[in-house]
Amino acid sequence: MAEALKMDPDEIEELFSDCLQRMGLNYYPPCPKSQQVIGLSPHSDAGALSIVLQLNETDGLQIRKDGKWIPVKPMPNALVVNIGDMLEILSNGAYPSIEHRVTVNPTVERLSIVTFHSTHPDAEIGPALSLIDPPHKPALFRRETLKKYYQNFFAQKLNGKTTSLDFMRLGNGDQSS
Ligand SMILES: O=C(O)CCC(=O)C(=O)O
Ligand SMILES: [Fe+2]
Repeated sequence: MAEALKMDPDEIEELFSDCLQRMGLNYYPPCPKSQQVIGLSPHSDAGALSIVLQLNETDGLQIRKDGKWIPVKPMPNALVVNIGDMLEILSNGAYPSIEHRVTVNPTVERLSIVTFHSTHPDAEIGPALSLIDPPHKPALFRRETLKKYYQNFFAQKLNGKTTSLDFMRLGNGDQSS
């Protein structure tokens, strides 16, 4: 991705050496009223990349594309790689994060394992400096410490693709990086 974006490789190396990795185990019990509940509310992940293993091959994960929810069919031994908000910010919008949700099944349980990959703990989050060249290529997001970025994320309810990005987005006329 860094190569495709023509990013300075040192910049990405510095951000992701000794990076933070968090692992989540999700259990979605069967629910007879599956149409009336949601397993996991719509959201985009806060980290850079998430790797998902749909463990017992039960349907449920869906991504939002052009306003429609598209199922991500579990495939044996296949991993799903999701782009998170941190990569959207880092790429200054070139790689948008993916909004997703999980539905529940009326009769079958569902299990998944996710690993979330972020920058190293002392990093500052913001558009890669090698991608910013105002006024032609202005920064779309501001800079913030990883700590404050996650404090904001975990203080909010999952509510579509807004949780981390709105906190970081620069308003019109405020293009400083
Ligand atoms: O259960 C899944 O397939 C995805 C879970 C997820 O999106 C998350 O934990 O952030
Ligand atoms: Fe997620």
